[in-house]
Amino acid sequence: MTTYIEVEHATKSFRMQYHKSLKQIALARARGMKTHDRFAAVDDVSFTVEGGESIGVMGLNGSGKSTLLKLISGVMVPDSGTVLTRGRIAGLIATGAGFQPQLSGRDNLWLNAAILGMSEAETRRKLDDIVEFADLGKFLDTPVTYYSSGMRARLGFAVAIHVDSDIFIADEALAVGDRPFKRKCKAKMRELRESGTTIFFVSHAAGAVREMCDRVLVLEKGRLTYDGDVEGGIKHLHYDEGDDGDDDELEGGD
Ligand SMILES: Nc1ncnc2c1ncn2[C@@H]1O[C@H](COP(=O)(O)OP(=O)(O)OP(=O)(O)O)[C@@H](O)[C@H]1O
Repeated sequence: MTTYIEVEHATKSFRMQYHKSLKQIALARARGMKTHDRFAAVDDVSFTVEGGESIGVMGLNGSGKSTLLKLISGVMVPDSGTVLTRGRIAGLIATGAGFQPQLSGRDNLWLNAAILGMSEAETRRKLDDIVEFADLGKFLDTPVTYYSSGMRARLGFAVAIHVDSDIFIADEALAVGDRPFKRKCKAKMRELRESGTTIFFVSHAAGAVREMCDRVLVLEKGRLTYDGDVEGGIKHLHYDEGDDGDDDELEGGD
């Protein structure tokens, strides 16, 4: 087995500003109050991932999942510790990240493909498949600024999933897609998994994680509190208790 991701004691902190205006800051300082704080969104996290593993990243809102994926994809660098990856990484972290709102969907498709490392020839070869997958109809030639969040996710995901990557990252983007689109994404991600691509999948949906993943990482307030099999991870989060039936991410009737 080859190690594809090695995260060692990675920490990423952000500054939390309590006041907006200079006046408020000056007043707070005069009163001896704190004007800002730092907190670790990812706190001393370590794990390794072998090629072909499919990892579900779970945790409550704000627990650091997206930040961790940004460290893995290289969008952010850790303040301390190391994050090493092997091969090409593709995926969608924030819906429509990297889109130029004034450009059409088609132009953004080319731009996004280039950002993800696809050559012009590769993009040309895959263009029809990407367009078909996004299924935006005439909106493909409309500026992205008029797109709904679901439409942005469709375009971004369509490009990302067609990159020949070693590591594929899927964050919340899938949560905004409609049911037929999620079904299509699920099938495509299954194909990637079968072809040996390492997958990182952020989800709050226990059912989807059960279906797509063979290992779960749980983050709590930035710390990795669980790393193991899927059932154990879901139990750790108590996500199965008091289920309100809203667990259909990527699932449904196919
Ligand atoms: N660029 C940033 N600047 C300041 N704080 C940030 C930044 N990015 C994230 N945070 C903060 O870091 C914490 C972790 O955020 P993150 O988006 O990683 O959580 P998450 O687990 O993905 O949450 P969710 O499930 O809601 O998507 C949050 O408190 C968030 O407000």
